[in-house]
Amino acid sequence: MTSAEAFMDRVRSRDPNEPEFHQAVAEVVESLWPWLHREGQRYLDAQILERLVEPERVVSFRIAWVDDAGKIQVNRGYRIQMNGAIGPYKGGLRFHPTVTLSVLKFLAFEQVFKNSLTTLAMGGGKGGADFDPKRKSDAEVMRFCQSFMTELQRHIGPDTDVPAGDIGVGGREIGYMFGQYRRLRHRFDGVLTGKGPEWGGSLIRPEATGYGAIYFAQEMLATQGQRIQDKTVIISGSGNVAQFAAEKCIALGAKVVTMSDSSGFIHDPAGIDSEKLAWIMELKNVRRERLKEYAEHFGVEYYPGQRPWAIPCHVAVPCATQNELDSDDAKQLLDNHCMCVVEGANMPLTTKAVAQLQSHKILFGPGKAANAGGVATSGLEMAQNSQRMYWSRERVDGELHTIMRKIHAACCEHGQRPDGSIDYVAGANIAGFIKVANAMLAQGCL
Ligand SMILES: NC(=O)C1=CN([C@@H]2O[C@H](COP(=O)(O)OP(=O)(O)OC[C@H]3O[C@@H](n4cnc5c(N)ncnc54)[C@H](O)[C@@H]3O)[C@@H](O)[C@H]2O)C=CC1
Ligand SMILES: O=C(O)CCC(=O)C(=O)O
Repeated sequence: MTSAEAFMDRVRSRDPNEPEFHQAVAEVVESLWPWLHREGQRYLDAQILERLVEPERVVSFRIAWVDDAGKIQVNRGYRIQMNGAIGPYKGGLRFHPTVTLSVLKFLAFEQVFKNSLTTLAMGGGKGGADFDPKRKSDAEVMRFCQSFMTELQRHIGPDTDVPAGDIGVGGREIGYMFGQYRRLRHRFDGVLTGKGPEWGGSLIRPEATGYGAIYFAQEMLATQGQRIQDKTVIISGSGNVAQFAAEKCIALGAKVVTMSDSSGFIHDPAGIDSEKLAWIMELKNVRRERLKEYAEHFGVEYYPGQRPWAIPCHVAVPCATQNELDSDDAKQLLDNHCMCVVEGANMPLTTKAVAQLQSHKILFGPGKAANAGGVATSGLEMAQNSQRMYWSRERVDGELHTIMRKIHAACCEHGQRPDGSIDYVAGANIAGFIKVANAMLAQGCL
């Protein structure tokens, strides 16, 4: 292929209706292309990029289930087994009405690089369904999960493909799916991660993505002699990643002033402290209600239909969903002298927003590096399952912290600009690529 543009034209023309996938691939190709032509002729000769953008396998299936009114509902489920060169496919399941093949392919593609960065032996995969868990009863969620797993179980296994949670899939859903797998296969396997601690789950897995993102932010800030302590932090989302990113910020002495859900955001200038965060966790994880209630309960401002990026901050941590921060938002962050943006979510910044932050050389941690702590700790859960052992909180948190430091170091090694600053996007893409590409070279033409 003669140019990155020609490569992308081919990707777009093969699957024209997959904008999110194109976006994720373009970001990687843009930073890899010059490096490949400088130092990677062997990868070009072996068509590694061409193979990386083609999933090894895509499974799509019907999920029929009965709602509380006795009516049959039909959803569409998927599992993308993107690349298994360095280990069993690994990546979350997303249950959300916006799930499409394009969204899951983008997530699976990102996952290949992210899992490689963790230093652990995990290939990349992703799956999910266009099911909306909002306003569904527990019994409906259970019947849906059982139907989903009835098909998925034939494609996964502890040494084949190990799914976990993502948007709309937390401990409750993992439990229902694990139960159905066990019933159908008559085996107690480490086939899912994010399990409960009483039945094979790892301590710290629920916390790991959010904690890991803040550990990564600490490393980035340290390169400029800064600490997160006393910094004002704005966070979007109020789900798994957002909650534990907030918890770690608070523990480290930062002030978290915003959180959001798909209806709007709250701004608490005094800071969301541990008690207020516990209230949010109960609201979101137990009562499953809207964040607006926080504003009413604590007497702070609620901004319906808006995102928090105009609130002045030192550090911004988008933790909700893809493309939730656009170029206007990026400009606003820059105008407000934000010094660090760290992606808790997958691809939360649009392409233009990334380009804007990169051109100003502020600290920008891309999701495939910054939010890799979740899947890394899933890898630690797999290790514990294989050993039939449970590790302590301190041990798992220590391993997570070490992994995040190593990912940061890998980004610095491969992403240093001539002026000494770090391009974390290029660093993460190149470091993630090398391990997978070498494994593909070693394994021949597959
Ligand atoms: N759970 C995990 O371990 C990991 C999750 N991620 C990514 O982090 C992000 C959040 O995932 P989780 O916290 O696990 O999910 P979750 O389901 O626990 O929370 C999702 C949050 O995003 C908000 N949200 C969802 N769609 C939205 C939309 N269209 N507009 C505004 N807000 C929206 C929800 O209101 C909720 O607060 C996703 O991008 C996910 O792919 C990345 C790495 C690991
Ligand atoms: O822990 C896992 O396997 C899933 C994590 C995930 O989906 C992600 O990193 O985006």
